[in-house]
Amino acid sequence: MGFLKGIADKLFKTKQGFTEKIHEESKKDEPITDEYLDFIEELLIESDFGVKTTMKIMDAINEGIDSGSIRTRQDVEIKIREVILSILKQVEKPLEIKHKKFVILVVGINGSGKTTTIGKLASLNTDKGKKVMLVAADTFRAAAIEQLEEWAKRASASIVKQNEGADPAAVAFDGVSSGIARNYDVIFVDTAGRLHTQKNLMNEVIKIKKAVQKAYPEAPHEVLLVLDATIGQNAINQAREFNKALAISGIVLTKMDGTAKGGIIVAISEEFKIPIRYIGIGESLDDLKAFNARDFVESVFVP
Ligand SMILES: Nc1nc2c(ncn2[C@@H]2O[C@H](COP(=O)(O)OP(=O)(O)OP(=O)(O)O)[C@@H](O)[C@H]2O)c(=O)[nH]1
Repeated sequence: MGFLKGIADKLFKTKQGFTEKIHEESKKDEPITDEYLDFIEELLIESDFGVKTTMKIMDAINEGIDSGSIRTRQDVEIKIREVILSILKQVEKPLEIKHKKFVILVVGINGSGKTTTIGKLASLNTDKGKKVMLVAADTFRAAAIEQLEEWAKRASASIVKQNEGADPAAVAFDGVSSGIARNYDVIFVDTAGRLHTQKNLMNEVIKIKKAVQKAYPEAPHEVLLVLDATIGQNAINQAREFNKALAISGIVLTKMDGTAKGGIIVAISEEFKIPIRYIGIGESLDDLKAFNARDFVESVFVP
């Protein structure tokens, strides 16, 4: 219960902006009118569910009305919750670090939360007694390397780095080779933020992935895309382009605490069916939670 409340408190913006509004309208003892259905549809769009997922939810409501299984507004609210849970259940596949020498390549646009997420994950793993290495393949900015060093210190992890401006693919190759040779349990490769529309930078990250594969042919075991939940539908375009370039195996949706439009998680899940591994709900170490569909739904919906 405490765990759930912890998440719910952080997701209060989505609760206020979306589910509480539905609840207020749905608890009224009034019939299901076209205006009421329009209100629901608009709220779904406003909450970043996207057109496709909004239509899926509205279709399920309309089918329920036609078949007689939905008679009241409360039934509508229950149906919305059911459809959202079934979509999110499909992407609830926690990241399992099943063996040693597990290599995780972390990608995403600038400021999405890659380095913070690596820091939090490094800590989670060193806490379990695992030997963790961080590879600073974000060589664009000296500050990025320093930031990763800070996290390495905090998490008691090792770091492999070179100077600012070094070839990121070479850093990735050296770092992963060294981590494998020294038998590390988990190796995280941090990459510079890049827009999915920047062709040369997307080619560069493809090169980084190839360098990781060259260093250890079965790696990367996970290509983690870090997405900022506050940027709305643009996250869908980012996921599409990064997935095309790198075959993303897992997503971390950060800053879920900072948005009233939590529907984006449902839109991404429905569109790509890529596992959501974690959600970020704040800046501190324990603000990264393994994604659980039921916990999420129970946290944002009014009981
Ligand atoms: N509120 C909130 N802030 C977050 C979360 N995750 C990351 N941040 C903040 O987002 C900002 C950017 O995070 P970084 O980890 O530096 O992002 P990055 O993707 O490594 O950035 P670049 O190196 O510029 O590509 C920092 O201020 C983080 O503290 C989250 O879940 N919630």
